[in-house]
Amino acid sequence: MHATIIAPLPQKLTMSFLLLLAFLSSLLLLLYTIMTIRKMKKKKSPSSTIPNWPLFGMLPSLLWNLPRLHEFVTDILKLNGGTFVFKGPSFTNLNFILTSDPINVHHIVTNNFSNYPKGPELKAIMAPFGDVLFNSDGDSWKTKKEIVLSLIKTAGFERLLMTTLRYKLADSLIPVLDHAAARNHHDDVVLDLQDVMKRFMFDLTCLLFLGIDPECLSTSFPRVPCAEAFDVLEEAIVYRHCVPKWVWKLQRWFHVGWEGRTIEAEECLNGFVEERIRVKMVEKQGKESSVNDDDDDDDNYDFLMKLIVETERLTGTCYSSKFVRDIVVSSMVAGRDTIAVALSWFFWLVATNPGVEDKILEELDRVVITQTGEKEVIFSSTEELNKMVYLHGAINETLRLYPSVPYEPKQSLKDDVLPSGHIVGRNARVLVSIYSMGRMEDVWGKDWMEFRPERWVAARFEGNDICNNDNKKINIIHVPSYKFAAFMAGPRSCSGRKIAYTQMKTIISCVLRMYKIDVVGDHPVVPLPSIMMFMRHGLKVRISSRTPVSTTTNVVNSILPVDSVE
Ligand code: HEM
Repeated sequence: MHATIIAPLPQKLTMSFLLLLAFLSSLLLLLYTIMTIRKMKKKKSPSSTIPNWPLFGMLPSLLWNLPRLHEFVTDILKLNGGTFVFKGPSFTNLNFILTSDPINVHHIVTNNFSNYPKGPELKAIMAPFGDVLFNSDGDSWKTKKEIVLSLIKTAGFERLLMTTLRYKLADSLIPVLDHAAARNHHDDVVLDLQDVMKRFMFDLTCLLFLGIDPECLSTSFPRVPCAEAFDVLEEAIVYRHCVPKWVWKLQRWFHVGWEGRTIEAEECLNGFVEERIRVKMVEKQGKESSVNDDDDDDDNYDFLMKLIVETERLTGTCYSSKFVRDIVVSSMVAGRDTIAVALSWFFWLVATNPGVEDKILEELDRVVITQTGEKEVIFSSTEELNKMVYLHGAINETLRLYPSVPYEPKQSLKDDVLPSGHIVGRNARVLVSIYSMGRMEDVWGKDWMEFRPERWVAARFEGNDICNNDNKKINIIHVPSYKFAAFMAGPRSCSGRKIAYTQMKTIISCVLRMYKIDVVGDHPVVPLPSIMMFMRHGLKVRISSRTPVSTTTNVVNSILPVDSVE
C-alpha cells in the first residue's frame, strides 16, 4: 500500500484561498440578509415585527431592547395578537413561544397542564437555588407542594406570621423610617425604599422559615452575605437565560465570571441554611417526645421543626437534610422578593397618585377603632385586614401593572396546538408574559395604563368585608386568574396568596399611616429585566413623619418585649 502524498500548497496560495473563501461567504451572507429583509418587508406576517437575521435569528433585536425588555415584549405581543414565535440564533436553543393571550394561558397552565411542565431547561438554569418548588416537576413537585401547604395553611403559621410581622415592624422598619424622617428635618436624607423592603422581607422570611433574624434591616444598613448571595443567585438565573448553555457550563467548570460568583453564592446560602437545619435537628433530638401533631395550636409554631417532622413522616424513615433545605429555600424564594418588589411599586404608584393615597388613608381611618376607642397603627386581625377593600384594589392594580414575577416559563412534553392556532412542537419552550397580560387593552380597557384601584371595587360595595378565602364575598370584583395572572393560575398557582395580602396590607397600613413618602423628583423608576420585577435604580424617597414621636414610641413599646426596648 502506498500512502497518497499530497504536496503542500505554498503558504501564500493557502492564505489567498482562505481570504477568497471568507470574502465569498460574507458576500453570500450579505445577499441572504438583503433578500430576507426584502421578504420581510413584502410579507406582512406576524414575524415581520422583529427582523429574523440569518444565523443570529431575532437575538440582535432582543439584545438591543434588553434595557426595556418587558415593554419590548409587550409591544411585540400587542402587534401580534398576543402570541409570538421568537427565533433564537441557529447555534443555540433560544427559540420560544411568547404569549399573553388569556385563552392560551388558560390552556397552558390549566386545561393542558400535564403537557406543560417547567421542563429540563429551567431545571438546569435554576439549579443554583437547588431542587426548589419552582423548577420541580412530577412527583417531586407534588410532594414538596403538599408539605409546604400542610405547613403554611395552618392556624399556627397564621399566628406566627402576625406576631413576627408586628415584631419586625416595631423592631426594624419603624425605627429605620423614623430615623430617616428625623434626620430629614436637618439634612436631606434620601432612602432607597426598595432596598429597605428587600432587607425587611429577608429578615422576615428568615424568622418565619428558619427561626433566625439576620438583622439585615437596621439604621446602619449592614452587609449581610447570605442576603447578598440570594441576589447573586437571582442574577445568575437571568444570565443563564441570556447566554448559550455551553458558555455558562464552561464558566462553571473553570469557576470564572458569573458562574464563579454563583458558586460562591451557593456555598454561602447553603452554609447559612444547613447550619440552621443542623441546630434544629439537635434541638429536636433533645425534646423528641414533646413534638406532636397538636403543636399547630400552640403559640410557638416552629416552621423548621414542623418541616423536619413532616418530612420524616412522609418519607417513612429519616429526614433528608437536602430535601428540608430545598423546601426552606423554596419558601424563602417565594416569600421574600415577591413582596419586597410589590411593595416598592405600590409605594411608588401611591406616592405619584395622591388621590389614591387620600382614599386609602380615609379607608384606614374608617376601618379600625380599638375597644378603647383609639385608632391602631398596626392592624392585626383578619377582620380588620378584610375591611380594607380599596387598599386591596390598589394592591391588585399594582400587581396588574407590575407583577412581581413577570414571566412564567414552561416546556412542552408533546406536540400541541394553542387555541390561537400556533403550533407547539415537542420540547418547545413557552413563556407566558404576565407583565404584558396586565397591559392588554381587550382585557383591561382603553385606560389599561392608568393606576385605578376603583377598577377592582364592586359598585355595590358598602364598606364591609371583601371576598375571603373561599371567594364567597363579592366586594372585590373577581377577575379569573388566567386574566389577572400575578399569582399564576391552575395547579401551580401561588400557594401563598392569602399570606401575601396579609403581609402587604399590614406593612402598607402601618407605613402609610405613620409616614409620608415623597419620591425624589428626578429619580428614574423603570423595571430591571430580571426574573423579579425589581426597579432598576431602586426607589429613592424622602420620608417625613405623620405622627408625633410619642405615638411611634408607644407603638414600638407596645409590641416589643420589655427588655428589648431602650
Ligand atoms: C406579592 C406576592 C406574591 C406574588 C406576586 C406571588 C406570585 C407567584 C407566582 C407567579 C407563582 C407561580 C410561579 C411558578 O410557577 O414558578 C407563585 C408560586 C408560589 N408561591 Fe407565590 N407569590 C407571592 C407571595 C408568596 C408568598 C408570601 C408565599 C408563601 C410564603 C408564596 C408561596 C408560593 C408557593 C409555595 C408557590 C409554588 C406553587 C407551585 O409551584 O405549585 N408566594 N407565586
